[in-house]
Formats: sequence, structure tokens, C-alpha cells
Amino acid sequence: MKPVIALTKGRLEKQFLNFFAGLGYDVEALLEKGRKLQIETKEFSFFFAKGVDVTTYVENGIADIGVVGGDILIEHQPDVFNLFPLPFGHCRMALATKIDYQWPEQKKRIASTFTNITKSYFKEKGESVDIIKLEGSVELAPILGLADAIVDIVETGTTLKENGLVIEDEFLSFSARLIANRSSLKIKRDQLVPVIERFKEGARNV
Ligand SMILES: Nc1ncnc2c1ncn2[C@@H]1O[C@H](COP(=O)(O)OP(=O)(O)OP(=O)(O)O)[C@@H](O)[C@H]1O
Ligand SMILES: O=P(O)(O)OC[C@H]1O[C@H](OP(=O)(O)OP(=O)(O)O)[C@H](O)[C@@H]1O
Repeated sequence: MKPVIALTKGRLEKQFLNFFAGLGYDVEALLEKGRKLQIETKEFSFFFAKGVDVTTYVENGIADIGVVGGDILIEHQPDVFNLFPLPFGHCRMALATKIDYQWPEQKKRIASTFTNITKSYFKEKGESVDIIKLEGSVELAPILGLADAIVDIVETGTTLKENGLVIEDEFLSFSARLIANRSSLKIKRDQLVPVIERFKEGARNV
């Protein structure tokens, strides 16, 4: 059976394709995928899913390897081999709030999609906060008064800037990562090792 690769769709997809083409693999079928979620090439079976679902598929052995943001691995702690960083998908995690914001005396309310990362960030600071889980457009929360601040991904800083928010603290940086299913690495070792080595070499040469 061909190696099965789970790819995070959306932002990381195009960057992965550039990287993968640079390794010398044929990417034509991937470029022409349209709305299809599964693509077969001569060498691999690919499928596309949201980042956190990529970890679920890899953890359960449906995919042998996966490409996922480092933020997802830290937030969800899946039981997979976290192999190595890939040279794309760079971003940071930041605490941000409104310009000149007067913090309240009482417990702070922090909005984030990354509730576990937020929890450990404030735990390390010894501060107790209320965390409000949001699924997107997190920058709205301080503007609309739902929260005092946000913990979110920053890449260029444009979203913060255009919404009148500023970084209070930056505390983690990420890139995309290659992950693998623990048993696949043993059972399909002969097939997977050359692929993983090629990825590693490509990541090193950037
Ligand atoms: N500016 C950015 N915003 C969000 N994620 C980024 C950014 N830059 C790089 N990344 C990385 O890309 C990964 C996927 O981001 P993407 O925005 O496509 O996923 P998502 O936020 O789960 O998708 P959606 O917006 O469809 O809910 C993230 O997990 C992160 O590692
Ligand atoms: O620093 P920047 O380059 O502006 O990128 C950061 C923004 O991108 C992400 O949102 P996304 O576009 O994924 O939308 P979402 O809010 O729906 O998650 C992230 O949550 C920030 O809002």
C-alpha cells in the first residue's frame, strides 16, 4: 500500500505544494484537485483536512504521515511522532489587546481559539483568568467588549493593526511540522523512511 499523507487544507496547502514540488515530486494532480478531498498519485494517497483533524487521522493510523501547524500540536497534544519542522507556515502566538487599554482590577477575560495554550501561559505567570473560547475572528472580542485581550496567531500583524490591537507579549513561535503515526513508522518503515528522509533533507536545504 502507498503511504497515506494527510495535509492541512487552507493556508498550509499552497506552501506545502511549493515545498513538495521542490523535493522533485510530481504535484500536477495536487494542483488540479479542485474541491476533491482525496488525491491519488503514483507514489502517495493524499487527503486534505482541517489541522486538528489531520492529527486525529494520523493518531488513528488512517494516515501514515501528516503536515500540521505546530500550534495545533501544542494545543491538542496528539499521540503522534512529532518528527521535525518544515520550512513554511511560520507564525507566532501573542497576547494582544486594544491600544492604551486600561486593564480591569478584576479577573481578566481572555478570548482565544487556543484555550489550552492560553491556560498554560497564564498558569506560568501565576495569574488566574477567565478564558472564552472562540472559533475565529478572535480580534473582535476586545473591540466588542467580550474580552479584555486575546491570545491568537500572528503572522504579518496586519489583522491586529487593522483592528486597532497591539501585541502585549509574544511567547511561542511555530512552523508547519511533519508528524507520523507511531505504528506506521514500524510497520511501513521501508516505505516511509525514504520519504521522511527526503522531506528532512528538503527542510534542511531551505
Ligand atoms: N496568519 C496565520 N493565521 C493562522 N494560521 C497561520 C497563519 N500563518 C500560518 N499559520 C499556520 O497555518 C495553519 C492553518 O491555518 P488556517 O488559517 O488555514 O487554519 P484554520 O485557522 O484552522 O482554518 P480556518 O480559518 O479555515 O478555520 C495554522 O495551524 C498555523 O500553524
Ligand atoms: O498576522 P496576520 O498575518 O494578520 O494573521 C493573523 C490572523 O490570521 C488568522 O486568522 P484567519 O485568517 O485564519 O481567520 P480566523 O480568524 O477565522 O481564524 C489568525 O487567527 C489571525 O486573525
